[in-house]
Amino acid sequence: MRAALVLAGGRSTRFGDRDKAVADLDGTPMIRRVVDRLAPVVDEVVINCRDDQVDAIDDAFSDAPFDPEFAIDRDPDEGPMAGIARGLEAVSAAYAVVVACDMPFVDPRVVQYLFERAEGADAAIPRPDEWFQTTQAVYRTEAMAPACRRALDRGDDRIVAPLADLDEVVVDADEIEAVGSLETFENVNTPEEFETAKARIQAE
Ligand SMILES: Nc1nc2c(ncn2[C@@H]2O[C@H](COP(=O)(O)OP(=O)(O)OP(=O)(O)O)[C@@H](O)[C@H]2O)c(=O)[nH]1
Ligand SMILES: [Mg+2]
Repeated sequence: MRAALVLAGGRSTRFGDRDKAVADLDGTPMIRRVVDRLAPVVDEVVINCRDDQVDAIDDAFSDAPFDPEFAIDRDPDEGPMAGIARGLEAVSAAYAVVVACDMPFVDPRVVQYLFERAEGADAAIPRPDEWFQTTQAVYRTEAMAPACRRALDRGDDRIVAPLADLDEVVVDADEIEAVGSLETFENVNTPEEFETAKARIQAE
């Protein structure tokens, strides 16, 4: 069993006064596009967000063939890694791909490959350049959730903090490009980046 955990509990401060998760990307709310791209390679979808976001996000799935499950932050604004912990605690599958809601070009072929690479390990984490792509990575649910909790308990909310407790596989750019596109990691933070993404989708 495989799950997708989509992270949406941020405040979109660089985006402006709207929640980027549900911003209209050429007719489709961004989070819906992300989930639609992941759906073919997973059995379960969990969305992590704040309580005040649920109605708008649920609306984005009103005509979807399934109902996503919500894992609502108990305390908001504790950072993305706290959101991963909360979300993974709601996941039933043994492995979950964690994807930020602002990655509209997430490539299902890459995600499928990450699931394969994670088998037998605690995680498969892409590192296409000097940075770990922790918000587009596959984790073993029962390893990552407690690793996040331990890091939070010791006051370390850095998104890479749980990795210290994991036996992870690191996936480089060549491996990603062999199965899909590095565009999978593009993320939308500003209105300008959103317009660029929209133009690219219109040209698809
Ligand atoms: N649960 C939870 N998720 C978060 C939090 N902060 C960010 N995220 C999520 O983590 C992912 C990456 O974060 P950013 O790209 O910085 O998004 P953001 O925090 O909404 O945007 P900025 O305010 O512009 O930084 C996004 O999917 C966010 O929804 C948080 O405090 N709690
Ligand atoms: Mg981002």
